[in-house]
Amino acid sequence: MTNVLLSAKGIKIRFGGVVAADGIDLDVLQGENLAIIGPNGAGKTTFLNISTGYLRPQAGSITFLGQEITAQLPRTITKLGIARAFQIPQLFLDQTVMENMLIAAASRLGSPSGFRALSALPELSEMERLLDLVGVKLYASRKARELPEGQRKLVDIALALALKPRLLLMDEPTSGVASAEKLEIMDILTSALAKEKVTSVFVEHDMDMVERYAHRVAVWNVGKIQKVGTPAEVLADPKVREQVIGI
Ligand SMILES: Nc1ncnc2c1ncn2[C@@H]1O[C@H](COP(=O)(O)OP(=O)(O)OP(=O)(O)O)[C@@H](O)[C@H]1O
Repeated sequence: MTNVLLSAKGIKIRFGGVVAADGIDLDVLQGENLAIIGPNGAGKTTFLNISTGYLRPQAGSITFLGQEITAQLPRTITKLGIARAFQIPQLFLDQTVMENMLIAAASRLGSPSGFRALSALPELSEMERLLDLVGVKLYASRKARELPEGQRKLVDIALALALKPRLLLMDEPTSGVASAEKLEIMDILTSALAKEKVTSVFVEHDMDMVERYAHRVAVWNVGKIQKVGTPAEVLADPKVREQVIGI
């Protein structure tokens, strides 16, 4: 299939007696926002860790744009086009927002003289464009620690976009954010992804977010994928409702 961006086949990993992946098969399609849902400990984050090279599976393989990435180092996988945003934004809190962006750009470009050398280059205007895209350009010269949580999440997304990914993997993009702000962040996030033509996979516990923002949903349960489908299909499934959502 030509529209498959990332393809996982037969992924297995166990930690002692805990089976965190037990034969995971999943295709992520170009341009989609795929939500991963499932109970605590089902293996959702483990899948993201394997896809980014932070964990090596004991069996199975992952290809990205047809290329084997299973045994690659995290930085190699980032260079190939997979970025990650975390539940807790990974910002340098004592650097300004723009400095954080330039550090990300420097890591993408492998700049030997560090991020300060980039501040005079066209890279600066590109980083401004990305901050503008997620609505946080006005904070560019503020230290990251001065920003409220919701704005830090948006900066974290801009940082991930600074790596110029084809695929962005996210662990609960709106966790820790007040409900009223969640929709705003997800609106900004999904429109930025669409504009930049970035595919996404996001772990989510809030079914309202899944229903509104996912094109497809994969349901994890005890290291296996229980079901894949549209949000409507998945959320209407009695087994998923009982075993995964708990209603
Ligand atoms: N590096 C590790 N070493 C040992 N056990 C691990 C490791 N990573 C994950 N596990 C275990 O594997 C299981 C799956 O963990 P994982 O974090 O992938 O679940 P999850 O579905 O993301 O859960 P949550 O929704 O709570 O974040 C858990 O029992 C966890 O304790």
